[in-house]
Amino acid sequence: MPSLTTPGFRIVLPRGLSLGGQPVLGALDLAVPGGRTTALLGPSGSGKSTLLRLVAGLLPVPAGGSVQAEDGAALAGRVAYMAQQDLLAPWRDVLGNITLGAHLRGEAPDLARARAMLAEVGLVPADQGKSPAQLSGGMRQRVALARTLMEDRPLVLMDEPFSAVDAPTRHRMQSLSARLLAGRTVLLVTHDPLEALRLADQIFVLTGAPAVPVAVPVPTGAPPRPAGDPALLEAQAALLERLAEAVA
Ligand SMILES: Nc1ncnc2c1ncn2[C@@H]1O[C@H](COP(=O)(O)OP(=O)(O)OP(=O)(O)O)[C@@H](O)[C@H]1O
Repeated sequence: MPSLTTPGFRIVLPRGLSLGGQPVLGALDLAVPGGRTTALLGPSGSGKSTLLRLVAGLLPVPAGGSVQAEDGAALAGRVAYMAQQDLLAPWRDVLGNITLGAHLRGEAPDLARARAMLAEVGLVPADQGKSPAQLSGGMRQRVALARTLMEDRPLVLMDEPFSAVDAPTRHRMQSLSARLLAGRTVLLVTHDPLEALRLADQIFVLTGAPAVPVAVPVPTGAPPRPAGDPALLEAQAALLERLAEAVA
């Protein structure tokens, strides 16, 4: 469980958001509840990563808009961001990547915690000295997840975190992250309807052009929901249809 409080946050864009002069997102007001997982789906180019980058502070909030935590405190310093590419530093070994945040801040890394995190994500001590080039895609994503958890932030943004791995590994990674991220405020971007339906407490599909988030029903039961649950498979079919309709 996170050691910090886990507020929700709200993204308000009264006039939408344009990039390079092109409207990407329409006027929206999206509430992401604290301590829960919200999944964001939508066609390629609909603005999912743009929304995450906005929350991560990597994009300026357009005039008149806001991205605010519900407790009123600044988001800066409370957000961990697991980007679409795992972005491991190729010149640092596995342990060096897990402790990259401390290194960049000029702090002494907590190596004992980093080793514990390595084990949490299912890597073995022999992996800690390997370079990213020696790892499979699944191992790289485990390292990226360990690095995200190492930061121990209450708000976690994940952009297609498990897209590079095979289906069984993805399933294991989903269960693992649901366990390790329980209680945090998670905004998860995914192209995989089943992933959203397994992991999320609420789901939005970015729909239209410029896109706006439209809520879709979520099956009952606490995440991670079993992938073979008939209700989940039925919801998956409905969500696939919604996604097809969402293409502008
Ligand atoms: N810096 C930028 N300047 C101009 N246009 C941009 C910039 N970044 C993204 N875009 C455009 O904004 C739109 C939304 O991009 P974004 O990456 O948010 O989509 P996405 O839904 O995450 O797509 P995907 O599922 O393919 O990752 C795209 O049309 C993209 O080309």
